[in-house]
Amino acid sequence: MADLLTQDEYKAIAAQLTPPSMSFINGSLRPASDGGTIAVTNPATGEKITEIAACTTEDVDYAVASARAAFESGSWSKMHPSERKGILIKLTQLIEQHGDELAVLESIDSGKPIFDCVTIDIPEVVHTISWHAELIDKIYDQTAPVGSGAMAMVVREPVGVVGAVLPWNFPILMLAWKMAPSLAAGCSVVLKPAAQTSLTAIRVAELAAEAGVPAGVFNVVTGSGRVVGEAIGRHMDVDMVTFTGSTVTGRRFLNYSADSNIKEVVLELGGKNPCVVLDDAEDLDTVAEQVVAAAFWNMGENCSAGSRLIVQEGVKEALLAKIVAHAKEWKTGDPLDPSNQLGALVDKGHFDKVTEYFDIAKEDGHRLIMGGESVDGCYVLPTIYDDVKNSDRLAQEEIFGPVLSVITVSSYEEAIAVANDTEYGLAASVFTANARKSMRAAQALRAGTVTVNCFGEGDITTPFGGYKQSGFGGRDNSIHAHDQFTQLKTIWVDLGDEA
Ligand SMILES: NC(=O)C1=CN([C@@H]2O[C@H](COP(=O)(O)OP(=O)(O)OC[C@H]3O[C@@H](n4cnc5c(N)ncnc54)[C@H](O)[C@@H]3O)[C@@H](O)[C@H]2O)C=CC1
Ligand code: BAL
Repeated sequence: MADLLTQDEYKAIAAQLTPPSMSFINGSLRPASDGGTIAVTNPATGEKITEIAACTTEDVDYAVASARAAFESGSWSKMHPSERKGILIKLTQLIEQHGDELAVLESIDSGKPIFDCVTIDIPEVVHTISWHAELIDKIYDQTAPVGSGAMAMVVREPVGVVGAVLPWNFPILMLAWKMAPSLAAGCSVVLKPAAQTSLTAIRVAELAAEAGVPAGVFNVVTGSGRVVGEAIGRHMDVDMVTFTGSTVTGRRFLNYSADSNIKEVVLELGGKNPCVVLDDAEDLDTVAEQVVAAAFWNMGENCSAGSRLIVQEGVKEALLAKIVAHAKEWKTGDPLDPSNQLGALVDKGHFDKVTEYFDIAKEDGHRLIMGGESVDGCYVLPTIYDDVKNSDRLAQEEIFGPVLSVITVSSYEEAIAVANDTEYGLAASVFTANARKSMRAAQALRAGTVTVNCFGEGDITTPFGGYKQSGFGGRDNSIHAHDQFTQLKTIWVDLGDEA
């Protein structure tokens, strides 16, 4: 695990930072074409950190033209694989060297706890980029079985110019999930971070240039979704969009594509993920620990958060007591204090949305077991409601905050039916000591990732993405992520008659 500094040391780093403010296009920092800016605020303190460029459609046009020119020039797309790999490995070294700076920047920008930024996000970014970099010179193309009169090669080519549109909940990690495989595949990228959390993306773009990524290959265009996101989605010269965020906005990208150049669209969207705990679950302490992590990690601002506990009645009371005990250990407070597990929500607007569910819960008659409180500075305490029916709003809507709904069931069959009764299908967990039942559940749960006797998202080697309205078109992570930034070409060679 990375070494942690003290709260005072992190505060000192924050005080010394010069937060980035401009977009990074064609190898240089640039203001918006019309000089527009968006204020960036630390959600924990309410203090303004900086202003970022509110880029325009002209800026997107310039970024896409730069990405296209770089792609066609072959400066990256045709670079020798070992050289491309070397540059991405150099980037990981620079990210590690600047690890504390990036972690602090991420924490003050997003409200995420520094503990997570230092021990999870930055190491995962390094691991993701190095894993995809290592893949570059280990993938082979194929030949098809077409007989001796011809040779048919099936080769993968980079898809071209990729638009990547990011959410605010894991800003630098989602950047790595999109940037690493697309650059490894040889594409050029125009990336739009969320307006709330753009700072680490700009710094990574600077570090990528320092590592040797040629100008125009990796561009960061900051600004609003309505302007920059939509311009990327509708652009006639963007070959593919990869998006993580809400289902509402994901749907827009499908429309943008249909209305423009039928660009490929890969969507990683919302979730209302079930943690199913059956009567025969073993080691309730560990189960409780996992349920708490599923619900409250990253303040519940997580597409795969286990926000519905579907528990069989025989184990419910014992489990709830342990869940409450574990949840009380999760301290909420200053994100720069490394002893806190929960920081601030990303901004006041989102804080208002999450805390509205406290009123909804009251109106719907749910029983508050713990939390239900907020604190100035966009803090929301870990909250658990019992007596929730799966048809209730708390169980159906993505709250994206630290709010766990408890739904009681009487049988395995009911548990699976309730778990699947959602428009989403991103992740699911099942806890049982019965191996056959666990595998039957894993087959029956309609979700892109099912974890057994644990909560998690897999790792870089396993694909991540959703069934139903949680996803479309592909997967993040693993070799499948690499493949989705390529397209297949058949090259058929007639070999003539045998000489
Ligand atoms: N699946 C996930 O990981 C995420 C889910 N969400 C969910 O979405 C809810 C709303 O959060 P938002 O920040 O509004 O998410 P969003 O999906 O609107 O934002 C994600 C990205 O899309 C961009 N965007 C927004 N509107 C756009 C448009 N019309 N055209 C093109 N791009 C656009 C944003 O600027 C941002 O970069 C959250 O409360 C949460 O429930 C939010 C972020 C991540
Ligand atoms: N948890 C990684 C993906 C996401 O929350 O958007």
